[in-house]
Order: sequence, then C-alpha cells, then structure tokens
Amino acid sequence: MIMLKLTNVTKNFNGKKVLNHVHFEFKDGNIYVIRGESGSGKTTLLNIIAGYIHADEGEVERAGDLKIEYLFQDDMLFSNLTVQENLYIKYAVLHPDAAGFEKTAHDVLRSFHIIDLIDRKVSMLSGGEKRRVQLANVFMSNPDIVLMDEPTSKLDAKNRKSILDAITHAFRNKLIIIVSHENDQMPSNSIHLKLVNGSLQYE
Ligand SMILES: Nc1ncnc2c1ncn2[C@@H]1O[C@H](COP(=O)(O)OP(=O)(O)OP(=O)(O)O)[C@@H](O)[C@H]1O
Repeated sequence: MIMLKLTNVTKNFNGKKVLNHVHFEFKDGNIYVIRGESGSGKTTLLNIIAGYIHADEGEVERAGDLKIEYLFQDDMLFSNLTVQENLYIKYAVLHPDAAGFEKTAHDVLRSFHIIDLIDRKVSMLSGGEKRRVQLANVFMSNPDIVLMDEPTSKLDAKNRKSILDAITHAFRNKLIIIVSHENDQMPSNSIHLKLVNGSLQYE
C-alpha cells in the first residue's frame, strides 16, 4: 500500500534548487535508506515529509490519518530522569490516563535490548545506550511512519549493526525512511535511494 506520495516536490534556498521535482511513492512495510552527499537535501526532504517546512511546489500526500515520528540527529532526552520516566512523558502526551504504558514500554525496550536499563538515569548511559532510548521513545507512540536522520551516527560498528537489526526485526510493518551519509551496511531488506542534483533515484 502506498503510505506516502511525493509529487513534483521542489524546494529552493536562496535561489539554489535543493529538491528538483521529486516524485516518489513510499510503501508500507519497507525501509528506505536515502543517501547523498552532504548538502544534497536529505534533511530538507525529511523536513518536508514531516511537514516542518513547506515545498515551494508540489505535494506530499499521506494515506489517511497516519501517525508520523521523527528521530532527529541530536534528539533530546531528560538526562536527570530515568529511562522509564522519559518514556512515560512521551506516552502520557498521547494517553493522558497512561493506560497500557507498562506493557508498551516493556515491549519497546525489549526490542532495543535495553529492558535492563529501565530504571537507570539517562545521564549515566553510554552514547549507544542513549541512542537506543531515543529510538525506544520514538516507537512509544506506535507510529505508522518513522523518519530517522542518521540514526546510527556517532556509534561504533557493533552498536550500529545491533540498532539496525532491532529496527528491522521489530518494526517491519511500518514505513521507515532513514537518511544516512555513511557507507555503512544498512538492513539487508532496505531499499536504497540516492539524492542527486535534487532528484531522488534508486541506487
Ligand atoms: N533553512 C535553510 N535556509 C537556507 N538554506 C538551507 C536551509 N536548510 C538547508 N539549506 C541548504 O540546503 C542544502 C541542503 O541541506 P540539507 O540539510 O537538506 O542537506 P543534507 O543532505 O541533509 O546534508 P548533510 O548530509 O550534511 O546533513 C544545503 O546547501 C543547505 O545549506
């Protein structure tokens, strides 16, 4: 099923065409990896898909009222709170009675192999552990579409692989769009795209 359709999406900054009539259909149950040189417009494209900025021309259509989440390059956590408290804040925004919090938190933490960190203060975690908590936070809302800007940046090879494996296995029914400029191995079932001269192509 087509979850997200870009038609003719064009964006200029200061007279420079960053996105040039981008056409693409993203389908559910797929992981798309978008690469491209620094400054090629990857983050701009994610921002337009998320609705944070508007295209100068063209359209972004979503199939129905889909929940979309965005993992930023430097996502914030409350470092003085525990992992569980951080997840609770995220969950309570959507579910003010917090019903189902415990089960959701446990399931998500297990997916990212950090259930044993549940009561640890975020300030005491390693970089890789924090990244997993940020990812867990994103999935607390049970989103349909997840946009990730370099989700494995600043991590060592072992952590990168294990985080990508977790995303692949636990969330295979979602539409996931990952921006990456690393030459890293990406999940084997992902669809590789490249932004070149403002247009989105299969790699
Ligand atoms: N708000 C803005 N105002 C002006 N120019 C911008 C703005 N946002 C992005 N740009 C420019 O648009 C181009 C694309 O930026 P973008 O951040 O999308 O690239 P990117 O492919 O994500 O780069 P990187 O891999 O380095 O993160 C760059 O030349 C950037 O300087």
